[in-house]
Amino acid sequence: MLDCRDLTFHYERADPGETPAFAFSFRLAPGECLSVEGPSGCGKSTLLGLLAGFLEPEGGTLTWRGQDLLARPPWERGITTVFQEHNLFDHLPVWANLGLGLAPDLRLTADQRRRITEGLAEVGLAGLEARLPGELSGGQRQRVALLRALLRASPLLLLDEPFTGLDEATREGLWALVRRQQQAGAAVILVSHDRDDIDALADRRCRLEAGRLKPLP
Ligand SMILES: Nc1ncnc2c1ncn2[C@@H]1O[C@H](COP(=O)(O)OP(=O)(O)OP(=O)(O)O)[C@@H](O)[C@H]1O
Repeated sequence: MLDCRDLTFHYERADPGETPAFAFSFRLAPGECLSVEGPSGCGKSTLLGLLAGFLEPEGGTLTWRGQDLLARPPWERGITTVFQEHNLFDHLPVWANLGLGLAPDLRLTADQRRRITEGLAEVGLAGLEARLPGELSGGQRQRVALLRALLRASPLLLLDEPFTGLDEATREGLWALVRRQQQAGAAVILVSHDRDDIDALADRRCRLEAGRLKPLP
């Protein structure tokens, strides 16, 4: 269980009229997907930043399977985040961008290479291993970024509008990959405004309002 209790945070230089103090509480079981909706500026990135460890909360607790995540740096939390921006390394080809998630020194085993090749085929990018990110379309880069996250098979997956702008068939393929991670036990938080993405993946929905998460029916 991911158990987030009264995780509080405020921005030092926030506009008091516009930006509330945040206090997040929710629980998420392994294999479950929770969607988070809310208008621009309501705090969705702030929530993900606190969970991933890029922001430090002022109070509260965050545990995964009983382990205190707040005591760990981002890279030891078992969390993979896919942001709106793709965060690919522009000077590295697709296979290396994907491989870095599996082996930081890029000494890939035959099995890891096979998973990369198969994964690329699954997201409709077969044979593009050697391309640089700059030689791909925006949607193709997005697929590489999501595939990289999925290949890592982290127990916690934070998705920040990862399917925006992709065509229907591609999105369906990516939903299937996310569902497979859920079946393997991954807990997923999906930030999205898109009804189809939410209907396809979310087991529970909530809305971020006035700095709090409110369950939606
Ligand atoms: N470093 C900062 N200093 C002060 N205020 C900030 C800072 N970063 C974000 N904010 C404010 O905090 C609020 C929440 O921002 P956040 O980026 O979490 O929203 P969001 O819901 O992710 O927005 P979007 O959907 O546009 O990405 C906003 O009002 C924003 O202006």
